[in-house]
Amino acid sequence: MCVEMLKMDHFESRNKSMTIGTINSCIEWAKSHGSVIDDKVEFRADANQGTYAVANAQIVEGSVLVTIPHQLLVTTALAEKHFGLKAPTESNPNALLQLFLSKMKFSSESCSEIAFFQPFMDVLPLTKDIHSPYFWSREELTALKGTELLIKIERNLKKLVKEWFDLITKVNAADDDDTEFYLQSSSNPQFQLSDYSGQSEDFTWHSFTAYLWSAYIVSSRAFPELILEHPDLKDINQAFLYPVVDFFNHHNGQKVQWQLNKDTNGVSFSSGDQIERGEEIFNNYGDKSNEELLLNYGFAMPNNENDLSTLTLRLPPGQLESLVSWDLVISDQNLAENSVNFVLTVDSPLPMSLVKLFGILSKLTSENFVTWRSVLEGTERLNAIIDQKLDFFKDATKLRVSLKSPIRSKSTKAYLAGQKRIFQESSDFIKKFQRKVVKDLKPVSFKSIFKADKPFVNTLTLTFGIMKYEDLLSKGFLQQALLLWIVRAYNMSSREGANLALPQFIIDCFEDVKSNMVIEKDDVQEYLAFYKSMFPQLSTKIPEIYGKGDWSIKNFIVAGTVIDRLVWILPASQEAFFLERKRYDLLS
Ligand SMILES: C[S@@+](CC[C@H](N)C(=O)[O-])C[C@H]1O[C@@H](n2cnc3c(N)ncnc32)[C@H](O)[C@@H]1O
Repeated sequence: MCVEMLKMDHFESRNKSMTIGTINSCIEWAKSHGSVIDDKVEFRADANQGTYAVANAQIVEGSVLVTIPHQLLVTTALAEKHFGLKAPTESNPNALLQLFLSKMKFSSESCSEIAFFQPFMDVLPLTKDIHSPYFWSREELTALKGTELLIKIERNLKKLVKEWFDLITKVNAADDDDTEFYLQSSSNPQFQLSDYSGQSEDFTWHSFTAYLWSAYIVSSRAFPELILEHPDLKDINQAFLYPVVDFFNHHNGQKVQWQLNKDTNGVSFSSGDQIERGEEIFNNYGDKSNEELLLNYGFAMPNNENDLSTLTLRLPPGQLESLVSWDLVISDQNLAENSVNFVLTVDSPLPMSLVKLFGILSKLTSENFVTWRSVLEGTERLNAIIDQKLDFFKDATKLRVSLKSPIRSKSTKAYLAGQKRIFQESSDFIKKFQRKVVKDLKPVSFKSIFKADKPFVNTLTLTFGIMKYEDLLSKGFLQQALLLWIVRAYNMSSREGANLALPQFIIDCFEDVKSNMVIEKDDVQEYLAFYKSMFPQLSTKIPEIYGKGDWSIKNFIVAGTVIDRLVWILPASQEAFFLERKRYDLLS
């Protein structure tokens, strides 16, 4: 616990923006307490980029650039000592560290252990300079309307409010304003946290705004405590603040090393790549998607190779359990109450588990297992959802909302463009998948059947002016032609000596449906208009085909079910295929 409380003008600190002056003071503070910074590292600051570092001479790979002694690190152990409390283990392991940071930055009172870190506190960005959407106004947030990101922001903020209030209650810091804020935010569904956060710098250290700020500081600047090799580390997500090393910006793929030197108890930052004079020296925050970067770091990158999107599907209650019984493998972290998440990336824009899920959802009651037909039909339903997302992001990238700063606009555009790109990849991939299945399975093509069955085509030419397969499409006659041909095929198969090469599975399916189907009045009603438009005229006009065998309406109703069970139409070419009932056998 802090013993001697010092009266300090901490309001000065809270309003201090990062400038080259505060940065130099922080570096001086670090050096005067034993930090070692390579002379080739030059720290700079500007309004757009904040702090960053540039090499003023060539840096060879493996060079140690900065070493900071352990006593300058802001750790959970310090927070525990200050508050005389153990950090929570069951919830966010950084909650106490965050509250400590809020106090260090925003309290008007101080003590020696807090005052010690003041030069470091002075370089941390103020809420007005933070670009994470947690700090956007209600109007700015409309730029993210309809995205998973906005849902996440709302969900995370609610969680954070609870975490904050539990903690300030525990340390006896909550005042009436805090209680009022908590009650309002938890009871009023219209309550918008963005109305309260990020608008002014006038708040107490124990306010929610201060806590939101410190949560952001930890998410955007902290390092994993794993580096410090504590034998009793309770949670791998526990983090610490690392002055000076947190001045480096992020670059995807940059090789870096963070290491504890057990002899000196210093923690060093090394570059794993050679850096030329004048080049920026980067850190690597890990393989982060734009959603993660925007939310936790306040920026996003165009064409981020680590980008991803989440497709959340809400399912009727109970359906999730039945999916598992179809051997659908979905990891627990992607399952929520009555919904399931699928991660789409540029490299894997169409997870096979998603394809299978839609295959399960498209199964007919007569199908006892997931078939290739149900999977292909499922891809169309999936494609409709993906294309809807794609259209949404195509429109959203026009960004009609004006954001407070160019950094926010640029990052939002990068995020939205990234989402659009992933859904475009996903949509393209579905089509590729459909074509590949057709190529590999080689299903029976109705187009080929049609071309080969000249007498049948002639009857359609005579009566409907149809000469070729494409005419079926342009005249909207494909379904009728399929029905007529299936009944013809069945009639031919039951006639001795007919020489039409017929795929046996179609006939088997017809016979199966015919012998098991109970025809209802509604079925007759459905086919009556179509049937009357052709019969009995066809039988009298072309008796050699439509006068032989059974051309009753019942057979057309049966043929309709055969189409449901066997036919799938490739959307790109409108080519109809008969698929033999076979188990879909690609992994999950
Ligand atoms: C650990 S700090 C790095 C130093 C930072 N520039 C500063 O002013 O304190 C992380 C923050 O730097 C900024 N940043 C880091 N890498 C970036 C990048 N590649 N592009 C844009 N901003 C970046 C973001 O604001 C991020 O939250």
